[in-house]
Amino acid sequence: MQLEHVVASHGGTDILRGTSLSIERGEIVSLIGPSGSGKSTTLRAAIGLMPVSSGRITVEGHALDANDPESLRRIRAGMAMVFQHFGLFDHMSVLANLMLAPVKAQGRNRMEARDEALSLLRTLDLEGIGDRRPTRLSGGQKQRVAIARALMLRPRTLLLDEPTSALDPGRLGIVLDLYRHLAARGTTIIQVSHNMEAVAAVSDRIVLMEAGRVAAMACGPHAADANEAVTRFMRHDVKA
Ligand SMILES: Nc1ncnc2c1ncn2[C@@H]1O[C@H](COP(=O)(O)OP(=O)(O)OP(=O)(O)O)[C@@H](O)[C@H]1O
Repeated sequence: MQLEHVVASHGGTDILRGTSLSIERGEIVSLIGPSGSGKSTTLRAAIGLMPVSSGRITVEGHALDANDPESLRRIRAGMAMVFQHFGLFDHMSVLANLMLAPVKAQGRNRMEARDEALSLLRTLDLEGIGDRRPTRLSGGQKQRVAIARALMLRPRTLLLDEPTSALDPGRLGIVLDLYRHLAARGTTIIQVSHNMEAVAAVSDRIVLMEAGRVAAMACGPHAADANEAVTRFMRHDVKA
């Protein structure tokens, strides 16, 4: 995925002010930075939820045009996003949440989708909750259901907005292992995170955003060439 000089605005205020970023297939990239620096907006722009006023976003060679339904359909066919507040359908069971898009939108076989959903729930240590409504789950369970729902789409690109904020250390380990496993098989993962432990554990690249732009990048926090600005941010030394 490529973002080239992307500008995006809300009510006349530029939120993204020339964001440029190139992400390779199978890469795990973490967007970090102060609150309000434009991390979530970058994800939203990448999936066409935030129109871009100038610049260009390209996914798998196709230019994204948020005003063109065909462009959106093509690009979203290979993507899934986990939202900060999960966006689960509370009036449906967990299994129905997981099966909805694969069966209704992708036309997948119902029994196959059900088996895949049950297997994902097991992987994410959620066995036995398939019949429950999301309202009867803990925050960490909801978050893992939201991740499972995104994975049911078999995305080539996974966009994750604070995907580990509600997880205890054990479940965090399970989820991070899953990200590594997916990336090793070619899934591109872009996560926004304030959890520096999760960032440090999985990122191929860490991107520091400041005031709607990429301010610095580092290839893993332990890399010898880790960019000074990212290192400083991780020591809580960069302000908005
Ligand atoms: N729907 C909206 N309407 C108006 N302004 C918005 C809207 N969404 C975001 N913004 C503004 O855009 C800026 C960037 O928001 P964004 O959510 O991308 O930041 P962020 O870096 O993800 O922050 P956080 O770490 O707190 O989630 C903020 O100043 C925010 O107030």
